[in-house]
This record gives sequence, C-alpha cells and structure tokens, in this order.
Amino acid sequence: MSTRIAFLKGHGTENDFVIVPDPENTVDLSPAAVAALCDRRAGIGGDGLLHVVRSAAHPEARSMAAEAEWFMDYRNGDGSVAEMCGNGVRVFARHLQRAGHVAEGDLKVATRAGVKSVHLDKEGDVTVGMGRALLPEGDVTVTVGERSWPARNVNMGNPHAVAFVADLDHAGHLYDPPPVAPLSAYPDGVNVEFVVDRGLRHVALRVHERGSGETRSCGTGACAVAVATARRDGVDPAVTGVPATYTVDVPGGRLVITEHPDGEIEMTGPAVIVAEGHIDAEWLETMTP
Ligand SMILES: N[C@H](CCC[C@H](N)C(=O)O)C(=O)O
Repeated sequence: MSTRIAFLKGHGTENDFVIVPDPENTVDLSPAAVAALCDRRAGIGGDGLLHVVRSAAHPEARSMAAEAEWFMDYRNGDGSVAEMCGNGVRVFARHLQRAGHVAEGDLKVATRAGVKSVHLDKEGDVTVGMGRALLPEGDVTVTVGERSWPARNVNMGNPHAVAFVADLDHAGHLYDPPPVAPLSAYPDGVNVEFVVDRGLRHVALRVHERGSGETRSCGTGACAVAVATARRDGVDPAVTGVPATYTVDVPGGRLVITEHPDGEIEMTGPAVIVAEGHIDAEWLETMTP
C-alpha cells in the first residue's frame, strides 16, 4: 500500500479548505499539487488549502515561532500563495483544537500577514484579530460588462477592491476576474467585493477571489467591506473613540466585524471540520511535474 498523507476538509461560511496537517513540513506541496488537491472533480475540492506546519519548521514562519507555535501556510485553489485568509484562520484554529494541539480559549496563529490572535470555545463561533486595514489613497474602478463602479482599495494583508452596487446580480456570473483599473494598483492581483446595503450597519456581498474565483465567503473581504462601508458612512472609530460593528452577509452565511478605536479589526464567524481521510502519496507525486 502506498504512503498515505492525512487530510481534513473544513469550511468557514462555506469558504472551504483542504487541510493538510504536516507539523514538520515534510509534504511537498507544489502549486500543481495544491491545484490538484483543490480540484472539485479530480481531487478533494476546495477554495484553498491550509498547510498546518509548526512555525519553527517553516522558513517563512521561523521568526514568529516564539509567539505562535503554528503557521498557517495558506494556498489559493489555483496553487498560488496568499498573505492571509480570514475564514481559513478560524478553520485552522478549530483543527488545532480538535487535534488536541491547543486548548479552548486564546491562541496565536502565524500567517504571512503576521501573527493573528484567535479565541475559540469548544464549539460555536471563532473570533480572529485581523489586524488593521490599510486604505491607500485613490479609488479604483471595477467593470462588469457595460457597468463600472468606483471601488475602495483596502488592504487586509491581502488586496481588495470594494464596489458598492445597487444589486448583487449586477456583478454578473463572475466566472472571470472582473477588470480593475488601474492595473498598477494591484500588481499581484486583487480580490473584488460587490456590496449592497441590507440595513443599518448591515451589508451583503459577493466576491471574486484572487486565485479561487467566486467563493461563498471571504473573511478578509468581509473585513475590507466593513471598513469601506464605515468610511462611506462617515464612521471611523479612531475618530469617534467608539468601536463600530457591521454585520456582513455572505452567500455562505454571516460574519460579524468590529473595528476598534485602535484600528484593530475583529471578525467572528463559524468554523466547521466536515471530514478527514488520506491522500494517496503516489497520486500526489504524479501531480507534481
Ligand atoms: N484569495 C485570497 C486569499 C483567501 C482569502 C479568503 N478566503 C478569506 O477568507 O480571507 C487572496 O488571494 O488574497
């Protein structure tokens, strides 16, 4: 029998992930192997992959090892690397807790966007400290068919363009990345969110994710949307001294985002482990050219 590589499947508001526990960072996860694992027909299927590695065992996380024992080596479904995944951090923490690596309560997770604070109980929602949003000056423009909208450039460790629209159907089928101008604003690509109002401090979004296509949810995107909506509404906790909480409905569920006066953004939402199994190592090797 060939070597088997353990995996789990999980999701956060239906943004789904293949989870590969690999404490000592021994599994060769090339972009092609990740894309094969995330393939929804010929592989396991997922919007992305969470490679679960001890920080001390990964060259990109070694410097964070003293603060965070575990590193979320996140990959998009096309095999590309991204700086951060908000829904992914919640699912990552849920896996660590179920695997007995961490207890309920507070923990730190190393990511390519720095160390994130997480609070989780035995079950129920998980809260992540997502850091601060950067809002580069100057709007960008998002286009779908005959329609174009000004969009807010927001960086949550990863890049976002947030467009307020009259109807989420105006985003079209989102099979392809919606053109964003100027291209120079996003040299490494961008996640694009389309937003409608649902009520006071309550919005809904659709998202085309860099490296994954349209997903049912984007955690960093929900944070970017909450901050862009607050600024559109003239709300800035750094000015008012009062936290601002927004409810963000995504196609896969609901996330609650709070921006604090110090700029820290907290996201709360579900994290579910659905299944576990084994990957055939010989098959995976054939997927790595
Ligand atoms: N596609 C994103 C990474 C995953 C973000 C999303 N799944 C989340 O929950 O934040 C990017 O390339 O920046």
